Amino acid sequence: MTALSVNLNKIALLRNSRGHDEPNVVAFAKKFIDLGVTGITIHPRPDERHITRQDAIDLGNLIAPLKGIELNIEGYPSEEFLQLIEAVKPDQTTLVPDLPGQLTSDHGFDFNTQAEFLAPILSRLKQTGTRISVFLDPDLEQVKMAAKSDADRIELYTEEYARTFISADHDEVHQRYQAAALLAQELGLAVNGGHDLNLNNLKKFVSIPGILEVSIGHALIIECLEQGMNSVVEQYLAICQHSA
Ligand SMILES: CC(=O)[C@@H](O)[C@H](O)COP(=O)(O)O
Ligand SMILES: NCC(=O)COP(=O)(O)O
Repeated sequence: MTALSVNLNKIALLRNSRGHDEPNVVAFAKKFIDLGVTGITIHPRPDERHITRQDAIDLGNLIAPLKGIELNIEGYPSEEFLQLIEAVKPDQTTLVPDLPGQLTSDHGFDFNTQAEFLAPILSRLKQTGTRISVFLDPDLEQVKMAAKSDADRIELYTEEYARTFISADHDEVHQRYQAAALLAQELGLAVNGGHDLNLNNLKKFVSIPGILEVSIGHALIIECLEQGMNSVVEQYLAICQHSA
């Protein structure tokens, strides 16, 4: 079974568009958890355009005492981000190579050039007890190098998977994701996935054996607006329950 981690960035974005606290990010985390979701993801960016440092602290306080619910914090490992992780101690930290100001995540780490940069960061994060996941393209060489690092998991960057979903060359793309996921598991890395996943493309993605978690935000929030939150969460959980 694949765990669903709902990304709340877009709830915070809506909240930030007015000067007050509505919609409230913690209240939405609770609503999703009440509907059966077992993970909450946030991606605090340096400009706090959506999730703020305070949101991360508040969600940490909400989730830490809850059994079976995980907080996943994603971000570029700047000194500020590392200190936030040390303060909140989320269940999982997903490192992404995003530069400040980047519109959204658009690639995974390149271990050819960033392994040395990441090594001391991963050993520092290990001290907090957080599980470490690294954002990766579905590239076998990258998977091999990630397996030599202190990372516990990889998160496959699924933008290409989602973008090509209805195109003729999707089978080749799917094969690449599957090969990367299987190799990672063979080499001792657990596998997550995320970016642009939605109700249409998720089922096929989680047919790849062993995907432990998907983090989904942008499309899921749109689908909630279109179809209602209860129905959308129910559909996601049904798909995740029947994963390979
Ligand atoms: C790492 C990843 O794929 C997601 O965190 C995604 O980038 C969402 O971030 P934004 O909501 O800021 O686009
Ligand atoms: N890690 C991916 C994530 O948290 C959500 O990405 P998206 O669904 O907003 O594209």
